[in-house]
Amino acid sequence: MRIVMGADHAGYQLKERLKENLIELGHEVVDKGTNSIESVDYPDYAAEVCTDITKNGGFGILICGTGIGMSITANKFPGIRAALAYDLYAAKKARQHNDANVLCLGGRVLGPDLAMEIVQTFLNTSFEGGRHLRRIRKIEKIEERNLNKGCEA
Ligand SMILES: O=C(CO)[C@H](O)[C@H](O)[C@H](O)COP(=O)(O)O
Repeated sequence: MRIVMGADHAGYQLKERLKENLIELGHEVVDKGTNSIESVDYPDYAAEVCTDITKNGGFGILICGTGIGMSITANKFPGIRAALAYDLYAAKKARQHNDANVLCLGGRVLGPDLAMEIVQTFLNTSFEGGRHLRRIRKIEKIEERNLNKGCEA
């Protein structure tokens, strides 16, 4: 799978660890930074990752201290459905019910082993469609409506 990763300073170490594991598993990983623990701003990395997967496809993984800032930012991008997951159940439902294309993680919340299990659950779970697709369509309509409003303003 093509996986685009991004993190701020609080997610950097977890990103490195997950990246190594994902490459070992044979995934194509695109790393949008950051590349150290020097303080940076998470919206810059969320924007890089979301722009890339919107253009080129694949899944995104975004990591900050809690994952909250990353998820708030990622969900501003049309077509992005970003899910914050701290456990396997949320990771599974994010794919089955929400067809999430970005997973947000908290580098200050999760240990690396649980984080990797969450990532694998997310990547290995398919969207169920059916009633869930109807709800995704409604999200898309809301997005469209808000984009059009933005143009009029
Ligand atoms: O956005 C966040 C909280 O929702 C992230 O956890 C950031 O990583 C965090 O705010 C960074 O905090 P710091 O005090 O600047 O290291």
